[in-house]
Amino acid sequence: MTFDLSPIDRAKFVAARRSCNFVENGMRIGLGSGSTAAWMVRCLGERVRTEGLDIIGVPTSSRTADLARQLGIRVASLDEVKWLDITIDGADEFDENLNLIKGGGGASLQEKIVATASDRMVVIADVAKEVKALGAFPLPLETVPFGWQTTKALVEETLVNMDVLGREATLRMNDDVPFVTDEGNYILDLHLKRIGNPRQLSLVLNQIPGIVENGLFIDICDAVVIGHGDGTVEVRDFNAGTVTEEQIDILESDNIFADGDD
Ligand SMILES: O=C(CO)[C@H](O)[C@H](O)COP(=O)(O)O
Repeated sequence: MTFDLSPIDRAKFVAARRSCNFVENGMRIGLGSGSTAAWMVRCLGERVRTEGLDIIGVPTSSRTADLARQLGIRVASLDEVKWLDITIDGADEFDENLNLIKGGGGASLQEKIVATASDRMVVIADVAKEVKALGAFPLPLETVPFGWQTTKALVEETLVNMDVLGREATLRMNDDVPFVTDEGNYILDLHLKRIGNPRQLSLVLNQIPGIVENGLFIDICDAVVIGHGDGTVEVRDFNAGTVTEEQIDILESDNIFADGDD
């Protein structure tokens, strides 16, 4: 079987593979969710298996927890570990200040808690996720099911006074029933088109009763690994103040990943 990736999957894979260079023996690592993060978990699992890399992973979703366990990565809860060296996760959008929209996979609440409890957050993303202004991707709001329609109306009313281009909130569905998060909540997706002031919006949304958390990550991420379809990556490290470009080779031995899907 060959490891034949589409350009977008290759971009995700090389970003994920490169991000594993941030991981050292003995680290406690927040394991993100989504397809790019799943590649990262697979690459870490491979290092655990072949190098004996000694790490503890704190997963940000039940799906990531299942994958990490299957791959032999030692898994713990955030309460067991309390603080993490690093979190590596995907994103739906990122801007030049490394502010993010996350939650396309419905896991942004756990992702935000875990990333905030980490010395560093590294985002891994294909180049299409970079935007001038956040907001084309619908902003997820984790919402308590009780009274959600009233909460939705309040959110839409609040958006009238915000610097955004769209104001519609839609309940995320899973076939014919509401999508339910790992925390038992619903998700309202906000179709804002463009967010003028992400920091202010985040603060205002979190004031509305019934909103548990929103998918804006402000001042949380400090490095991004951007993957391209030709196998190159750009690493922007805000802490180190560096930007580097590298070619990541896909090896024959990477065939072990050929069955991966997420
Ligand atoms: O925030 C997330 C899940 O809640 C994901 O990280 C985000 O949706 C990106 O996913 P993918 O890597 O599959 O494009």
